[in-house]
Formats: sequence, C-alpha cells, structure tokens
Amino acid sequence: MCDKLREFPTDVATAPLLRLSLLKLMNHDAAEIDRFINACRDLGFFYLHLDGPGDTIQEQSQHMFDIAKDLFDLSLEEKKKYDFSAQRTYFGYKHLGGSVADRTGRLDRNEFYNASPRPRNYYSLLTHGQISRDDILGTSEPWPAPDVLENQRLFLRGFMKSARDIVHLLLGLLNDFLQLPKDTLSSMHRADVPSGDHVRMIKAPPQPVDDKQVALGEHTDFGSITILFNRLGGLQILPPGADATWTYVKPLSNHAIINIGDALVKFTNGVLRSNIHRVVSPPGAQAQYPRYSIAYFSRPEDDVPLRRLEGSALIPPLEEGVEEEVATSKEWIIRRALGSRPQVVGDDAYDWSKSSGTEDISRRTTTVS
Ligand SMILES: O=C(O)CCC(=O)C(=O)O
Ligand SMILES: [Fe+2]
Repeated sequence: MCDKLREFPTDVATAPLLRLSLLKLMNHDAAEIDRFINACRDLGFFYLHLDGPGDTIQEQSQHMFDIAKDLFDLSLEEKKKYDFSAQRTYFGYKHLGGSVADRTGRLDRNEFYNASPRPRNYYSLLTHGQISRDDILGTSEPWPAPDVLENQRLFLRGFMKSARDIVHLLLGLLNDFLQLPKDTLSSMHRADVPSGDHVRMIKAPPQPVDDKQVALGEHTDFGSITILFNRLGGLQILPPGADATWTYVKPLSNHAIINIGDALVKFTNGVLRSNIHRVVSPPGAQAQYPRYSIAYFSRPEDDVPLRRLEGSALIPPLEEGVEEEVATSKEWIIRRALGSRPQVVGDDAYDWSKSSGTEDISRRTTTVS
C-alpha cells in the first residue's frame, strides 16, 4: 500500500518497539498475546501491523492526512474561530505556540485540531430518544467545525469506529491478562456515554535549521489507548531508567503506533506503562517537510474515577500509607490538556508539575518491577 512514507535516515538510532500483528491478536494467538502484554508492561508502545483486518483503517488514515492538510491550509483567522479553549474544552483548534512545551517555558511548534465524534447536543438527543443508542459514534461535531470537517463527518465517524474496534480488542486482551471480571475495561469505555475520545490532526512546520526546538512537549498520554499514524519521524520516546535517552520511533508502512495512557497506569497501579514521548524536528532530510500526524485517543468515560481497580490479584495493592489522589477521567484530561496553555491558565502553564500525569511512574527510576 502506498502511504507516502519518506526515507528515514539510516544513521539515527530507533526505538526497538515490538511489531505485533492485528490479525494474530484478533485470532487470539497465544504467543502474540504474550508479546502484546510484554509491550504494554515494558514500554507501553508498540507497532501494530494492520494488513488484513486493518486494511480499512489504513485506507481511512491515508484520507485523514488529506483532510488534515485541507484543514491546516485554512487561514489562521479562520482556524482560530474553532479555538474553544476559553470554554474549558480541549476539543477544537490549538494554534502554533499555544502551549508550553518544556520546563524552561519555551512554546510548542505545532498546531492541532481535536475533533470529537459526537454532535454538541448528542447526549441530550440521546436522552430524548432523538438518536438511537446504536448510532454509536454520532453524526457530527460537538462544536461548530470548518466545512472541511463538516463535509467529512460521516467519513470521520467511520475512521473513529475503526479505531474504537481496535481499542476494544486490546482492552479485552488486557482485561483477560489482568483477570479482571469480564468486560471491566470495556464497560468503562462505552460509545454512548460522554468521554474525551477524539481524533487529533497535528501539523508541525519545518523549523529553522539553526533553531530547532521541541515541537510537542514531553508527556504521557492522558487516556487509555492511543492509535497513531506517522509518515515522518520526529516522535521520540524516553525508555525507562535513570540513564535513558530520547530515541526516535521510525514510522513503518502498514503499521500504526499504539501506546498506553495514564488511565491504564492508574487502573493497574503501574502494571501497565505509559511511556513519556515528545515530538521534535524530523531527522535528517525529513526536517524540510511539514510534519502531519493523526492520532485517535481513547479515554475512559468522563465520570470514571482514575484509581486502582479492585478485583484482580495481578494488580498490586497501594503501598502502605499511599493514598490515591482520585480525579475523574474528565478532570484529569482537562487539567492535563489545558494546564499547559497560557491562554487558558495564565502563568500556571509555566509550572510543569501542574499539568503532569504518570511521568514519574513511567521513568521507573526508583522501583524495579
Ligand atoms: O505526532 C506524533 O507523532 C505524536 C503526537 C502525540 O504524542 C500526541 O498528540 O499526544
Ligand atoms: Fe502523545
């Protein structure tokens, strides 16, 4: 399949992510499931080979890149009409430099747009029986959206449905591994209940050769599982351990990049790992091109408390004396997503700790598991 990957330099070290097969996981191949579990525990990042059952989402992801290009080609004035952050939502547009990207207070070098699968009044329509419960992913954007997205609403919905199917397969396998009561994880990710699920389109322009900075600041993802499509390098992960150094994740054709987010770390008291990652300028000759990426974020339903789950012998108890600071999924995401935006939280955006997630657990510098 032609997916416009550009040549990745051969002299750059890359992260040794496992390459897992969607087909094998769907077929409950025991060895593949073991590899999957190891990937979720050790790094929290892996490649998912999509050929076969993932052909549709691969095709959809190609089209998502076209949509992203059309979207970001709009004028800044037009795009800013869809910045709703003053209304304390992370849905909508974030302009270039709209968030703090590192501890020294430098600003990011990317713009992005978070598109929700549901119409703004989806839940009230649902309550009043005006749309059916099995109209799983809604039919429009929750907030006003530019025509380039409005016109693609059905398509976006199809893409998100494909992504959700993969997420639910993976949640089911994790549920089995953790020996949690059946459907514990999937029942916290129901499609017809409010959640922060969305697709993000990102664009990072080429940076001045002599002034390259972090394009997207280091973070762990806030939710459960992320499905990411990359064509250019630039994504880097920080493996566990005190001596770890940033390592590029090389985009592979016919593969998505999957990673675990904070919610699964909290649910499992650190059995699963949410890896710290960031985006820098693409390596080598790739740096001259604008970098687009597409991410689907799956998050627990808004009201789900992010805390250790009961009911699994595999999830260790909290350490003696440790009390969990419990936030709901929605509170956690709002704090993290908007906490680094000066436009929303003022000077607090420069206090890195105020928008942090499970990074300290992710480093694994104090405990060995
Ligand atoms: O653009 C990428 O490759 C990664 C984006 C990312 O980590 C995010 O949006 O959370
Ligand atoms: Fe991320």
